[in-house]
Amino acid sequence: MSKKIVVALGGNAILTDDASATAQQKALLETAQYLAEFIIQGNQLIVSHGNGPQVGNLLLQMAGGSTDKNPAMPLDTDVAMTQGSIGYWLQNALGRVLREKGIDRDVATVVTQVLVDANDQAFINPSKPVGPFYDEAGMKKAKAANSDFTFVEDAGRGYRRVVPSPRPVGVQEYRTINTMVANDIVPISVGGGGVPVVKEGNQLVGREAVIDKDFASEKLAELVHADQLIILTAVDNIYVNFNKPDQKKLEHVTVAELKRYMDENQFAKGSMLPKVQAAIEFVEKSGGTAVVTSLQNVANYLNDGSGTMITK
Ligand SMILES: Nc1ncnc2c1ncn2[C@@H]1O[C@H](COP(=O)(O)OP(=O)(O)O)[C@@H](O)[C@H]1O
Ligand SMILES: NC(=O)OP(=O)(O)O
Repeated sequence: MSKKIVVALGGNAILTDDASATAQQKALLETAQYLAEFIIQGNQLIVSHGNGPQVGNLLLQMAGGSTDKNPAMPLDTDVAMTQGSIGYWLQNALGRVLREKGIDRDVATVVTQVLVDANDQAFINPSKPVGPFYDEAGMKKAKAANSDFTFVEDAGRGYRRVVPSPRPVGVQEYRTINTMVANDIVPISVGGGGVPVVKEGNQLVGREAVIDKDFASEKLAELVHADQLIILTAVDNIYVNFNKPDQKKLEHVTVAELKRYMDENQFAKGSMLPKVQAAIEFVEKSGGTAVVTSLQNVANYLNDGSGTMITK
C-alpha cells in the first residue's frame, strides 16, 4: 500500500571524508539509488537532509574571504545557501536515477522556512555541532582566530564549533510540500533543518541558528500527515549499550520502552538522542510509525522491515 514517507538523510548520505562538490555529488548519486526504492515501491516520498558539515564549512569560507565590500552572510542565509546547494545536488541525482529506471517524476527543492520561538533558550546556549572536526591543537588555533566561536567535544570524535539550535515549532511551506506530493512531485524540504525564522507581525524574520534536521523532519512529517518518518543514518539499528560487548540491537520497540532507555542515557547527545526524541514525538503526535536505520539497509527494510521500528 502506498505510504506518505518523510525520509531524513544523515551526514554519511552526503559527505564522507572529501568535502569537494564532486565528492558530495557522487555520494548523493549513490544515496539516490537507495531513495529510488521508496518510489519504485509506490510510496509518496518527501526527502530532508542535514547540513552540519556544509554550513560549518561555508561559515569558515565566509570568515576567510570576507571584506567590507564582500561581507560574510548571516547564518540563516548560510542555511538557505546549503539548502540550495545540497538540494541542487540531490534533485539532480534523484531525477537522473529515476529517469534511468524509466520513472518520469519531477524532484524539486523547496527553500523551507522553519518557525522557531524567539525566546528559545537555545539561542543563549549554543549546542549544534557544525563544520569540520578538530583535534585539540586545531581547536585552540581556530578559537584564537575567532574568539566568539564556541567549541565542544563531539561524541568522542574530536572538537567542533557549536551554534544555537532552537526547536522547530512550525514549517511555513508545509502546504506547498503537500501540494507537490499530491501532484506526484518529489519535494526536498527542511534541508539543514530549515531556515530558522520567527514571526514578527506579518513578517518572518531570519534568526542565526541551525535547526536539527531530525526535529525539523519530524515537524514536517507531522504537518503533512505522513504515515512514516524514516531517519537514515550510519547504523542499521538503534542499540542499547551501544559499542559495549553486550550491545543489543533494537528491532521493534514501543515509545514507552524507548523512553525507558532514554532515561538510562543510552543515546548519545547530539547524535542518536535527537533521532530517538524525533521518532518518539512523531509516533506520539501522529500515530504513525518511525524508523531508524541506515541508507544501505533501505532495501532490506522495504522487504522485511529490518531496522529499528518505533510504534505506539
Ligand atoms: N545507542 C546508539 N545506537 C546506535 N547508534 C548510536 C547510539 N549512540 C550513538 N550512536 C551513534 O550515533 C550515530 C548517528 O548520529 P550522527 O552521526 O550524528 O547522525 P547523522 O546520520 O544524522 O549525521 C551513529 O552512527 C552511531 O555512531
Ligand atoms: N541541520 C542538521 O541537523 O545537520 P546535520 O544532521 O548534518 O548535523
